[in-house]
Amino acid sequence: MAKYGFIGTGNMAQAMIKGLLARQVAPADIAVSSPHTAAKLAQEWGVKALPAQQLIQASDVVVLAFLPNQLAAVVNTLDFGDKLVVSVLAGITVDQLVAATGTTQVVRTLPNINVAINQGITAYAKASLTAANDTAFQAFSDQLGQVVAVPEAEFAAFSAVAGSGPAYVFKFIDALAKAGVENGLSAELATAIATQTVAGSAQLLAVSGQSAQAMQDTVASPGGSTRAGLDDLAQQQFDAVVAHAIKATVNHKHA
Ligand SMILES: NC(=O)C1=CN([C@@H]2O[C@H](COP(=O)(O)OP(=O)(O)OC[C@H]3O[C@@H](n4cnc5c(N)ncnc54)[C@H](O)[C@@H]3O)[C@@H](O)[C@H]2O)C=CC1
Ligand SMILES: O=C(O)[C@@H]1CCC=N1
Repeated sequence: MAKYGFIGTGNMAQAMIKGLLARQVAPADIAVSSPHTAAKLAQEWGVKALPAQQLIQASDVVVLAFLPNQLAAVVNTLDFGDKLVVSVLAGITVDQLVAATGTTQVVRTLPNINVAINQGITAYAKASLTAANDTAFQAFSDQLGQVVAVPEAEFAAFSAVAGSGPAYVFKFIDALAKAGVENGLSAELATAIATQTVAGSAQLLAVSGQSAQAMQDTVASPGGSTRAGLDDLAQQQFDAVVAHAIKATVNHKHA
Protein backbone atom coordinates (compact mmCIF):
# COMPACT_ATOMS: atom_id res chain seq x y z
CA MET A 1 0.00 0.00 0.00
CA ALA A 2 1.36 3.41 -0.97
CA LYS A 3 2.04 5.91 1.78
CA TYR A 4 0.74 9.47 1.50
CA GLY A 5 2.04 12.60 3.20
CA PHE A 6 0.26 15.96 3.41
CA ILE A 7 2.16 19.17 4.13
CA GLY A 8 -0.65 21.54 5.14
CA THR A 9 -3.80 20.22 6.76
CA GLY A 10 -6.53 22.73 5.90
CA ASN A 11 -9.84 22.19 4.14
CA MET A 12 -8.40 20.70 0.94
CA ALA A 13 -5.96 18.36 2.66
CA GLN A 14 -8.70 17.15 4.98
CA ALA A 15 -11.05 16.57 2.02
CA MET A 16 -8.38 14.50 0.24
CA ILE A 17 -7.59 12.51 3.38
CA LYS A 18 -11.30 11.76 3.86
CA GLY A 19 -11.43 10.52 0.27
CA LEU A 20 -8.43 8.25 0.78
CA LEU A 21 -9.81 6.87 4.05
CA ALA A 22 -13.14 6.18 2.31
CA ARG A 23 -11.19 4.13 -0.25
CA GLN A 24 -9.78 2.01 2.58
CA VAL A 25 -6.34 3.60 2.73
CA ALA A 26 -5.18 2.81 6.28
CA PRO A 27 -4.83 5.87 8.56
CA ALA A 28 -1.33 4.61 9.44
CA ASP A 29 -0.37 5.03 5.75
CA ILE A 30 -1.19 8.76 5.88
CA ALA A 31 1.13 11.34 7.47
CA VAL A 32 0.38 15.01 8.04
CA SER A 33 2.51 18.04 8.81
CA SER A 34 1.37 21.54 9.74
CA PRO A 35 2.06 24.11 12.44
CA HIS A 36 -1.34 23.91 14.16
CA THR A 37 -3.77 21.12 13.24
CA ALA A 38 -1.59 18.07 12.46
CA ALA A 39 -1.56 16.77 16.04
CA LYS A 40 -5.33 17.16 16.36
CA LEU A 41 -5.90 15.29 13.07
CA ALA A 42 -3.57 12.54 14.20
CA GLN A 43 -5.56 12.16 17.40
CA GLU A 44 -8.96 12.23 15.71
CA TRP A 45 -8.29 10.25 12.51
CA GLY A 46 -5.39 7.99 13.49
CA VAL A 47 -3.05 9.46 10.86
CA LYS A 48 0.58 10.21 11.78
CA ALA A 49 1.76 13.74 12.60
CA LEU A 50 5.39 14.20 11.50
CA PRO A 51 7.81 17.06 10.90
CA ALA A 52 7.87 17.83 7.16
CA GLN A 53 11.26 16.28 6.36
CA GLN A 54 10.39 13.04 8.20
CA LEU A 55 7.03 13.01 6.43
CA ILE A 56 8.81 13.14 3.05
CA GLN A 57 11.04 10.22 4.02
CA ALA A 58 8.02 8.19 5.17
CA SER A 59 5.86 8.87 2.07
CA ASP A 60 5.63 7.66 -1.55
CA VAL A 61 3.44 10.63 -2.50
CA VAL A 62 3.92 14.05 -0.88
CA VAL A 63 0.99 16.45 -1.27
CA LEU A 64 1.62 20.19 -0.93
CA ALA A 65 -1.64 21.55 0.50
CA PHE A 66 -0.80 24.89 2.09
CA LEU A 67 -1.59 28.33 0.63
CA PRO A 68 0.10 29.29 -2.67
CA ASN A 69 1.98 32.24 -1.18
CA GLN A 70 3.60 29.94 1.42
CA LEU A 71 5.45 27.84 -1.18
CA ALA A 72 8.96 29.26 -0.83
CA ALA A 73 8.79 29.53 2.96
CA VAL A 74 7.54 25.96 3.46
CA VAL A 75 9.71 24.03 0.97
CA ASN A 76 12.89 26.10 1.30
CA THR A 77 14.70 23.78 3.68
CA LEU A 78 13.13 20.51 2.51
CA ASP A 79 14.83 17.80 0.42
CA PHE A 80 12.28 15.88 -1.66
CA GLY A 81 14.79 13.43 -3.15
CA ASP A 82 13.00 11.54 -5.93
CA LYS A 83 9.64 11.42 -4.12
CA LEU A 84 6.51 12.25 -6.11
CA VAL A 85 5.32 15.75 -5.16
CA VAL A 86 1.68 16.59 -5.89
CA SER A 87 0.74 20.25 -5.51
CA VAL A 88 -2.81 21.53 -5.09
CA LEU A 89 -1.60 25.16 -4.90
CA ALA A 90 -3.84 27.25 -7.17
CA GLY A 91 -1.92 29.42 -9.62
CA ILE A 92 1.49 27.79 -9.05
CA THR A 93 2.93 26.43 -12.32
CA VAL A 94 4.94 23.25 -12.90
CA ASP A 95 8.05 25.39 -13.57
CA GLN A 96 7.56 27.24 -10.29
CA LEU A 97 7.13 23.94 -8.45
CA VAL A 98 10.28 22.46 -10.00
CA ALA A 99 12.25 25.60 -9.11
CA ALA A 100 10.96 25.73 -5.54
CA THR A 101 11.22 22.02 -4.68
CA GLY A 102 14.41 21.21 -6.60
CA THR A 103 12.87 18.06 -8.13
CA THR A 104 11.28 17.35 -11.50
CA GLN A 105 9.00 14.73 -9.95
CA VAL A 106 6.13 17.17 -9.53
CA VAL A 107 2.51 17.22 -10.61
CA ARG A 108 0.45 20.40 -10.56
CA THR A 109 -3.14 19.57 -9.72
CA LEU A 110 -6.32 21.48 -9.09
CA PRO A 111 -8.84 19.33 -7.22
CA ASN A 112 -12.17 20.36 -5.77
CA ILE A 113 -13.67 19.82 -2.36
CA ASN A 114 -15.82 16.92 -3.61
CA VAL A 115 -12.75 14.66 -3.39
CA ALA A 116 -13.95 14.17 0.22
CA ILE A 117 -16.59 11.76 -1.14
CA ASN A 118 -14.51 10.48 -4.09
CA GLN A 119 -16.62 12.63 -6.45
CA GLY A 120 -14.02 15.26 -7.22
CA ILE A 121 -12.77 16.42 -10.57
CA THR A 122 -9.05 17.12 -10.62
CA ALA A 123 -6.97 18.76 -13.34
CA TYR A 124 -3.30 17.86 -13.65
CA ALA A 125 -0.21 18.95 -15.54
CA LYS A 126 3.11 17.29 -14.86
CA ALA A 127 6.79 17.49 -15.55
CA SER A 128 8.51 14.34 -16.83
CA LEU A 129 7.85 11.68 -14.19
CA THR A 130 9.55 8.34 -13.70
CA ALA A 131 7.34 5.38 -14.61
CA ALA A 132 6.97 4.51 -10.92
CA ASN A 133 5.89 8.05 -10.00
CA ASP A 134 3.53 8.18 -12.96
CA THR A 135 1.83 5.00 -11.72
CA ALA A 136 1.80 6.34 -8.16
CA PHE A 137 0.11 9.56 -9.30
CA GLN A 138 -2.57 7.69 -11.25
CA ALA A 139 -3.28 5.39 -8.30
CA PHE A 140 -3.45 8.33 -5.89
CA SER A 141 -5.62 10.62 -8.01
CA ASP A 142 -8.00 7.93 -9.26
CA GLN A 143 -9.15 7.41 -5.67
CA LEU A 144 -10.45 10.96 -5.49
CA GLY A 145 -12.81 11.05 -8.49
CA GLN A 146 -12.37 12.02 -12.12
CA VAL A 147 -8.93 13.13 -13.29
CA VAL A 148 -8.24 15.16 -16.45
CA ALA A 149 -5.02 16.34 -18.10
CA VAL A 150 -5.40 20.09 -18.68
CA PRO A 151 -2.96 22.47 -20.43
CA GLU A 152 -1.52 24.87 -17.86
CA ALA A 153 -2.94 27.86 -19.76
CA GLU A 154 -6.43 26.53 -18.93
CA PHE A 155 -5.85 25.97 -15.20
CA ALA A 156 -7.30 29.34 -14.16
CA ALA A 157 -10.55 28.64 -16.01
CA PHE A 158 -10.64 25.07 -14.67
CA SER A 159 -10.05 26.38 -11.16
CA ALA A 160 -12.91 28.87 -11.46
CA VAL A 161 -15.43 26.35 -12.78
CA ALA A 162 -14.39 23.15 -10.96
CA GLY A 163 -12.29 24.31 -8.00
CA SER A 164 -14.43 27.27 -6.94
CA GLY A 165 -17.55 25.76 -8.54
CA PRO A 166 -18.73 23.90 -5.43
CA ALA A 167 -18.85 27.21 -3.54
CA TYR A 168 -21.07 28.67 -6.24
CA VAL A 169 -23.30 25.60 -6.21
CA PHE A 170 -23.57 25.87 -2.40
CA LYS A 171 -24.44 29.55 -2.90
CA PHE A 172 -27.19 28.58 -5.36
CA ILE A 173 -28.56 25.95 -2.96
CA ASP A 174 -28.58 28.54 -0.20
CA ALA A 175 -30.41 31.05 -2.40
CA LEU A 176 -32.91 28.40 -3.52
CA ALA A 177 -33.57 27.38 0.08
CA LYS A 178 -33.93 30.99 1.26
CA ALA A 179 -36.41 31.64 -1.55
CA GLY A 180 -38.33 28.55 -0.42
CA VAL A 181 -38.50 29.97 3.10
CA GLU A 182 -39.74 33.32 1.76
CA ASN A 183 -42.54 31.38 0.13
CA GLY A 184 -43.65 29.52 3.24
CA LEU A 185 -41.37 26.46 3.65
CA SER A 186 -39.58 25.73 6.91
CA ALA A 187 -35.82 26.38 6.76
CA GLU A 188 -35.07 22.71 7.41
CA LEU A 189 -37.33 21.42 4.64
CA ALA A 190 -36.22 24.14 2.21
CA THR A 191 -32.53 23.25 2.70
CA ALA A 192 -33.19 19.52 2.39
CA ILE A 193 -35.18 19.82 -0.81
CA ALA A 194 -32.83 22.37 -2.39
CA THR A 195 -29.85 20.07 -1.67
CA GLN A 196 -31.56 16.92 -2.98
CA THR A 197 -32.87 18.78 -6.02
CA VAL A 198 -29.39 19.96 -7.03
CA ALA A 199 -27.84 16.52 -6.34
CA GLY A 200 -30.55 14.70 -8.31
CA SER A 201 -30.49 17.19 -11.18
CA ALA A 202 -26.71 16.90 -11.58
CA GLN A 203 -26.93 13.10 -11.60
CA LEU A 204 -29.83 13.10 -14.08
CA LEU A 205 -28.02 15.52 -16.40
CA ALA A 206 -24.86 13.40 -16.27
CA VAL A 207 -26.70 10.26 -17.48
CA SER A 208 -29.22 11.97 -19.78
CA GLY A 209 -27.00 12.40 -22.83
CA GLN A 210 -28.71 15.79 -23.27
CA SER A 211 -27.38 19.32 -22.84
CA ALA A 212 -28.12 21.32 -19.71
CA GLN A 213 -30.08 23.70 -21.92
CA ALA A 214 -32.21 20.91 -23.42
CA MET A 215 -32.87 19.46 -19.97
CA GLN A 216 -34.44 22.77 -18.91
CA ASP A 217 -37.14 22.16 -21.53
CA THR A 218 -37.93 18.74 -20.06
CA VAL A 219 -38.95 20.49 -16.83
CA ALA A 220 -40.72 23.50 -18.31
CA SER A 221 -44.16 22.27 -19.32
CA PRO A 222 -45.70 24.35 -22.10
CA GLY A 223 -47.36 27.40 -20.56
CA GLY A 224 -46.32 26.25 -17.08
CA SER A 225 -44.74 27.80 -14.00
CA THR A 226 -41.13 26.76 -14.76
CA ARG A 227 -41.16 28.70 -18.04
CA ALA A 228 -42.27 31.76 -16.09
CA GLY A 229 -39.30 31.30 -13.75
CA LEU A 230 -36.80 30.64 -16.57
CA ASP A 231 -38.02 33.73 -18.40
CA ASP A 232 -37.54 35.76 -15.23
CA LEU A 233 -33.98 34.40 -14.79
CA ALA A 234 -33.21 35.42 -18.38
CA GLN A 235 -34.63 38.89 -17.77
CA GLN A 236 -32.48 39.20 -14.61
CA GLN A 237 -29.38 38.30 -16.69
CA PHE A 238 -28.67 35.13 -14.69
CA ASP A 239 -26.06 33.85 -17.18
CA ALA A 240 -24.30 37.23 -17.21
CA VAL A 241 -24.20 37.32 -13.41
CA VAL A 242 -22.55 33.87 -13.33
CA ALA A 243 -20.15 34.77 -16.16
CA HIS A 244 -19.15 37.94 -14.28
CA ALA A 245 -18.35 35.98 -11.11
CA ILE A 246 -16.32 33.41 -13.06
CA LYS A 247 -14.36 36.22 -14.72
CA ALA A 248 -13.61 37.70 -11.27
CA THR A 249 -12.42 34.25 -10.17
CA VAL A 250 -10.24 33.68 -13.25
CA ASN A 251 -8.69 37.15 -13.00
CA HIS A 252 -7.78 36.80 -9.32
CA LYS A 253 -4.03 36.71 -8.75
CA HIS A 254 -3.16 34.09 -6.15
CA ALA A 255 0.33 34.67 -4.89
N1 LIG B 1 -10.38 24.62 -0.63
C1 LIG B 1 -10.54 24.23 -1.90
O1 LIG B 1 -11.65 23.86 -2.32
C2 LIG B 1 -9.36 24.20 -2.83
C3 LIG B 1 -8.10 24.56 -2.41
N2 LIG B 1 -7.03 24.46 -3.25
C4 LIG B 1 -5.70 24.80 -2.76
O2 LIG B 1 -5.48 24.12 -1.55
C5 LIG B 1 -4.52 24.84 -0.78
C6 LIG B 1 -5.01 24.93 0.64
O3 LIG B 1 -6.21 25.67 0.64
P1 LIG B 1 -7.33 25.45 1.74
O4 LIG B 1 -7.23 24.06 2.28
O5 LIG B 1 -8.59 25.91 1.15
O6 LIG B 1 -6.86 26.51 2.83
P2 LIG B 1 -6.84 26.38 4.43
O7 LIG B 1 -6.66 27.76 4.94
O8 LIG B 1 -8.01 25.58 4.89
O9 LIG B 1 -5.53 25.54 4.71
C7 LIG B 1 -4.24 26.09 4.63
C8 LIG B 1 -3.36 25.25 5.49
O10 LIG B 1 -1.99 25.60 5.27
C9 LIG B 1 -1.28 24.99 6.29
N3 LIG B 1 -0.06 25.75 6.63
C10 LIG B 1 0.06 27.03 6.99
N4 LIG B 1 1.36 27.31 7.26
C11 LIG B 1 2.05 26.16 7.05
C12 LIG B 1 3.42 25.78 7.15
N5 LIG B 1 4.36 26.67 7.50
N6 LIG B 1 3.75 24.50 6.88
C13 LIG B 1 2.82 23.61 6.51
N7 LIG B 1 1.52 23.91 6.38
C14 LIG B 1 1.15 25.17 6.65
C15 LIG B 1 -2.19 24.84 7.48
O11 LIG B 1 -2.33 23.47 7.73
C16 LIG B 1 -3.51 25.41 6.98
O12 LIG B 1 -4.57 24.70 7.52
C17 LIG B 1 -4.34 26.20 -1.45
O13 LIG B 1 -3.08 26.22 -2.10
C18 LIG B 1 -5.48 26.27 -2.45
O14 LIG B 1 -5.13 27.00 -3.60
C19 LIG B 1 -7.17 24.01 -4.54
C20 LIG B 1 -8.37 23.65 -5.02
C21 LIG B 1 -9.59 23.75 -4.22
O1 LIG C 1 -10.31 29.84 -3.39
C1 LIG C 1 -9.22 29.38 -3.81
O2 LIG C 1 -8.26 30.12 -4.01
C2 LIG C 1 -9.09 27.91 -4.06
C3 LIG C 1 -8.81 27.61 -5.51
C4 LIG C 1 -10.03 26.94 -6.03
C5 LIG C 1 -10.87 26.76 -4.87
N1 LIG C 1 -10.33 27.24 -3.80
